[in-house]
Amino acid sequence: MFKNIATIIKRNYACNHNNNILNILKSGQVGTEIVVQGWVKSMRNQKENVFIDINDGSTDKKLQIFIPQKITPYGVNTGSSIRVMGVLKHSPKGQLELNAENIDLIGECVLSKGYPFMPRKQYTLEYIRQYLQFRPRTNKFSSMLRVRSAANLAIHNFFCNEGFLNVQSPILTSNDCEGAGEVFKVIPESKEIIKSMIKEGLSLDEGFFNTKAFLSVSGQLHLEAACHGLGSVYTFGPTFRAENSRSRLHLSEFYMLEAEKAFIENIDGIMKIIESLLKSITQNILDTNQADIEVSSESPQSDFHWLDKKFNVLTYDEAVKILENNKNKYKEPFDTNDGFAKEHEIFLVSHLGNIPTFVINWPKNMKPFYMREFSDNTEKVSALDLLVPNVGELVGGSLRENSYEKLKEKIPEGTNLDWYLDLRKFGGVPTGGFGMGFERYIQFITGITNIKDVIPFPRWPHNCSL
Ligand SMILES: NC(=O)C[C@H](N)C(=O)O
Repeated sequence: MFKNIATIIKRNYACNHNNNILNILKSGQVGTEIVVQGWVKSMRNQKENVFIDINDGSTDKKLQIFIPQKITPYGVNTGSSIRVMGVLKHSPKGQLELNAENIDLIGECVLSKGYPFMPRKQYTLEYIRQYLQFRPRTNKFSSMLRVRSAANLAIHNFFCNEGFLNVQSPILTSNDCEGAGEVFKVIPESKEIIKSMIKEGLSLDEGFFNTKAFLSVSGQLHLEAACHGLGSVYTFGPTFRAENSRSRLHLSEFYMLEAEKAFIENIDGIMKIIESLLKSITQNILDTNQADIEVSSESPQSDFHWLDKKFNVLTYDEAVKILENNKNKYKEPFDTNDGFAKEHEIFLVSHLGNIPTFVINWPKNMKPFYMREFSDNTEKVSALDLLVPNVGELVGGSLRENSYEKLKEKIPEGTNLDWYLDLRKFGGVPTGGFGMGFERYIQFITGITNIKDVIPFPRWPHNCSL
């Protein structure tokens, strides 16, 4: 009988960290001696033997372990962590099974001490959200995390294949890119530093960096600087918005994928990149993680019929007409001065066959200062929103204002963006780009309703303790 890992290694078990359950099930090498480590998902005790389902996070699948009752250590139960040594066999039903020779209990999991998940019980995402520290070990949430990880990889692969360079935009910044006043301000916390700043007569707000500093709401402006030199660039990282919203689609900290391309004269070029990005990454995730999409999904079956359809394109004016002609089909009254409410966005996409829909040519007063005006209609900008089922707006983008004079006029006062204007003064080129909310994308493909359930540790008003 082997008592610990050292003995096992001596016995030449295939103790290899790549030997996770995903690889074991894929290779299916019956007769091989292996070591598996993970968490007990369920247990069935028979008179002589015990069946244990173990999962190690590498896949949604579980490996069944078969072990005689008399060598199962006391304390192994649902939720506990174990190390198992044994030989891979086919069960009488033909499924791969590990015939265990030894189990080590690594960490016990005593329900009566307050573990919030009982064996064999299904929990709602809302219940699970109360225990963020334990969420990654639940079936639904771990599947979502694998989808998220696959999406992350697919995004980098897509941009690499398209010749885009990955550039890290700063998190600390002095600009409020969107001009919406939704920034979080950053000031030092250390009493020592504050004392020395006061001594030097510096203000707490601006003294540390000689300017106010905020957590970035968007990497776009810095990405534009990188674009004027590297051509095609993207950034993918956390962004922060101090919106007082607890909606199912807003977070205070979220991941955003942003891309910028130089020498681009036409919004069609941007739409083309977005459409092929969405189709390519979604197909990639389906190829590798379809089962995880199904496990994490809240809707009975996520619908991917849009993958082989051309995305719709409407002008803002056409979208308004559709809304005005269909007033009885949605509840929230539509007013052109307020823009589209979430319900209007979702109605528009469903009205158009639930195919992702670009809305282009927006009124200037509804969009930020950096968007390019049409030369023959200065009341409209060459902007786009991409609306998708379940989520509404998923992507926002535009051609960027490349006229130095126009941009200078439009930059809000007191923003200290001379460096951004300089991009148009010295070797400026026409550029365009877009940003996609990563969590909203995960909601779109999994059908998960609440954005707090598609990020490992969600932050929203009054919630940042874990
Ligand atoms: N990069 C982008 O176009 C995204 C845009 N700055 C936004 O945050 O909505």
